[in-house]
Formats: sequence, structure tokens, C-alpha cells
Amino acid sequence: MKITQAFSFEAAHRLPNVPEKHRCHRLHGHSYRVELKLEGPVDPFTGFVVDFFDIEAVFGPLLEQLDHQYLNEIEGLQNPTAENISIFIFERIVKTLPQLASVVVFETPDCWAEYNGQ
Ligand SMILES: Nc1nc2c(c(=O)[nH]1)N=C([C@H](O)[C@H](O)COP(=O)(O)OP(=O)(O)OP(=O)(O)O)CN2
Ligand SMILES: [Zn+2]
Repeated sequence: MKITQAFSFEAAHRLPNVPEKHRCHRLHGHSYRVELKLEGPVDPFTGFVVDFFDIEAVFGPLLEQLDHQYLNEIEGLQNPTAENISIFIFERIVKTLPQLASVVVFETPDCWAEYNGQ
């Protein structure tokens, strides 16, 4: 069974490794959407793969570190592409949420990256 919980945060960033004339080289912001996708068996008693409240409890503190921040200043996010943000989140929560199958980070409704650990 697969379950997904979605979150959102606002943040500023710039992409330091694109050419100067690339518009994302300049400081700008996004309303990010994060989807945490989990996979595992349904517990026959609770009916849950994982309680959504437990997912929120694990991800909440990390979400707070990202929300309304300049992402480039966060250790490990010096090049905050959607790809690198999804890796950053996955690596920090997978040990506590072993059912985590992938992390999807939407920069815009049309552009996103999904990381499943490889
Ligand atoms: N593979 C990736 N490509 C790009 C990334 C990324 O993370 N991974 N990021 C960017 C910039 O962050 C850029 O800001 C993307 O957002 P935006 O310019 O707002 O996107 P749109 O082209 O959809 O904006 P419109 O104004 O709606 O045209 C670039 N590439
Ligand atoms: Zn951007």
C-alpha cells in the first residue's frame, strides 16, 4: 500500500552554479510543495501504513528549518535545486520513517523532482 502526505513551505534561493544570465542565478522565491510517499503493509488493527500524525511529527521540525528561510544558507543546501532539496529531506527522515519510498519537491506546480534513495 502507498500513502502520501503533502506539506508546503515558502523560501528564497538562488542557483549558484547556473550561468549568470540564467534567471535562477538571481535571488528569488518559491512556494514549495513537498510530498512524502510511504509504502508498506497496512496494519490490520489500525488500518494505517503509518499514522499521518506520526509523519507530521517526524517532518515538522525539518519543515520549520526550511520555511521562510534563504535555503542557500542551510548547511547541505548550498545549491538548492529541487533535486538537492528532495535528497536533503529524504536523507534526514528515512531513518525515522523506514517506510519512506520517495520525497517529491515541487518548485512550481509544473516542475518537480522525486528522490527515492538512489
Ligand atoms: N532540473 C532543474 N531545473 C531547474 C531548477 C531545478 O531545481 N531543477 N530550478 C530552477 C529555478 O529555481 C527556477 O526558479 C524555476 O522556477 P521558475 O523560473 O519560476 O519556473 P517557470 O519556468 O515555471 O516559471 P514561469 O515564470 O511560470 O515561466 C530552474 N531550473
Ligand atoms: Zn528557483
